[in-house]
Amino acid sequence: MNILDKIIEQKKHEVSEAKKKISLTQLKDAALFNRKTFSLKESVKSGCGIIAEFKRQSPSKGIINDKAEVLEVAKSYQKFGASGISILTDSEFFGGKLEDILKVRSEISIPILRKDFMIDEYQFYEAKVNGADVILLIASCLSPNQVQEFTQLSHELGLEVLLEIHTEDELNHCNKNIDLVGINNRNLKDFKVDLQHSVNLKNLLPKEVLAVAESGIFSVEDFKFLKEKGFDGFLMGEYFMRNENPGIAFEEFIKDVRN
Ligand SMILES: O=P(O)(O)OC[C@@H](O)[C@@H](O)c1c[nH]c2ccccc12
Repeated sequence: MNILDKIIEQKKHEVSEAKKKISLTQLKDAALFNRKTFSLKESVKSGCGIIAEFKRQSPSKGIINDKAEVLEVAKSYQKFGASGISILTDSEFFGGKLEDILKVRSEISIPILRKDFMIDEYQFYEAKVNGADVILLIASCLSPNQVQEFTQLSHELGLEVLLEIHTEDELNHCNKNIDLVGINNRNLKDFKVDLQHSVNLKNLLPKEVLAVAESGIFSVEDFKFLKEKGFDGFLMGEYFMRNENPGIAFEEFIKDVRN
C-alpha cells in the first residue's frame, strides 16, 4: 500500500467517525453555513498568485514547524499580499485540523483553501461551516465522475474547486466547471519533484484554464521559471513554514520577486 492509499483508508474511517459526532443536518444549521465566500479565481488573477500554505508536518518531510501559530501566520500572509491561504486540515499525516480554518476565518478577508483528502460529501459541508472558500480535489484519489459531482456540490455551497493533477492520464478528470487546475510538481506516490514535468503537462491544458503550480517551489528562480511558462498561481508551503516565522519568510520572498 502506498502512502496515498494509507491516507485514504484513514480518511474513510475519520469521516465515518465525524458523522457519528455531528450529523449533516447539524452541520447545515451551523452559523457559518450561509456565509458569503471569497473567490480564489479572482484573487489569483488580480494579485501575485501565491497561495501560501500553513503546514506543520508532512509524510515526506516529518515535522516542518510545530511552533508557528496559525492565526499569526495567516495574518502575515494576508498583510504581505498572498492571493490565498492554504490550510492543511488532515491531522493524522499533516498535523492540521479544521479548527485552524475556523480560527482565522473571521480575522482575514482573503480566500482560504481547505487542503485535505476529500472523499465524501460530508467533508464539503464541514469545509463550508468552518470557513473555507476553496476545496482541493485530488484527481489520483477520485474518479472523473466524483470530480464532477463534488464540483457541483462545491458550487451549490458557494465554494470553488482547485483540481490537482499530476499525470497526463488525469487530464480526463478536468471538466469545464473546475475553477482552477493545480499541477503538482511533487509525485504523491514517491515524493519526487519535477518542475519541467509540470510545464509539459500545463502545455496540454487549454490556454484559458487558470493553472496553479503546486509544491517544491524553493526559490525566486523556481517561481519566475513557472510564471514565465504561463502559470497563474503558485502554491507554496515548506519554503515559508521552514522558517521560525513563516510570515516574515513570505514577506522576504515577495520582496525578492518584485525586485
Ligand atoms: O510544501 P511545498 O512543497 O511548497 O508544497 C505545498 C503544497 O503544494 C503541498 O503541501 C501539497 C500539494 N498537494 C497536496 C495534497 C495533499 C497534501 C499536501 C499537498
